[in-house]
Amino acid sequence: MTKDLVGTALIFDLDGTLVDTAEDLAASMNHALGDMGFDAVAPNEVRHLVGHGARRMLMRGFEISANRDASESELDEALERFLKYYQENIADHSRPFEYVIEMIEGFRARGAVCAICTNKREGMAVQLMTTLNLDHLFETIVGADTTVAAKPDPAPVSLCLKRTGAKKAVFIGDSDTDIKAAMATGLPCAIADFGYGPLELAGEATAVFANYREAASVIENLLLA
Ligand SMILES: O=C(O)COP(=O)(O)O
Ligand SMILES: [Mg+2]
Repeated sequence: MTKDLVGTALIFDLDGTLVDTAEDLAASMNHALGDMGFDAVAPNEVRHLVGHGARRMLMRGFEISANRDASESELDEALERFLKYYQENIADHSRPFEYVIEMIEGFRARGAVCAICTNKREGMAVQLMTTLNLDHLFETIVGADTTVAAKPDPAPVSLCLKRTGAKKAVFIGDSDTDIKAAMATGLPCAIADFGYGPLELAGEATAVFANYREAASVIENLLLA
């Protein structure tokens, strides 16, 4: 295999892009809500609450369940209960999306490096990838608490670039937050339309793909351009 992609990087968002985590996130959120005496939120609704970190997801879940805003102390309690349960059940159902690992292995064989840039806390992201036995594929994992600000701020994306040492990179994500973060860093972005969204800015993305077989050629073209 020719190492024609040395000096390039693929920077992945995590939830909804690399791994389908919605079911475990929903179960953990509903566990916290249930413990506090509130109704569960339908897992399909929880998908769309992911992408801005656990606290924001719980805040929105609370609004749906209780039909009112959560107080700061209720949110603190929900977050504590959520994190405890999630840490113990982080990969009960979470699995990488179809063909993404094969795609990553193919790019790595050609000399590209991969990184994760997520709005999960760094510790949670590392735990998830380690539990799935996928951590060895990534040069670095940057979370919402790794740099001064979370996506859509460019800081975490810039840190991924710095740590990979790449001259050329593509950001791969599933939401407007990812599109904004990639644009703010000056990177092209390829967006998974099967992720958690929202995708109101899809028109600003460099490319939108429907599965990772399609994504592979889109990303290859962007890295070789
Ligand atoms: O909201 C989260 O917890 C993380 O979401 P992300 O991996 O899509 O950035
Ligand atoms: Mg995402």
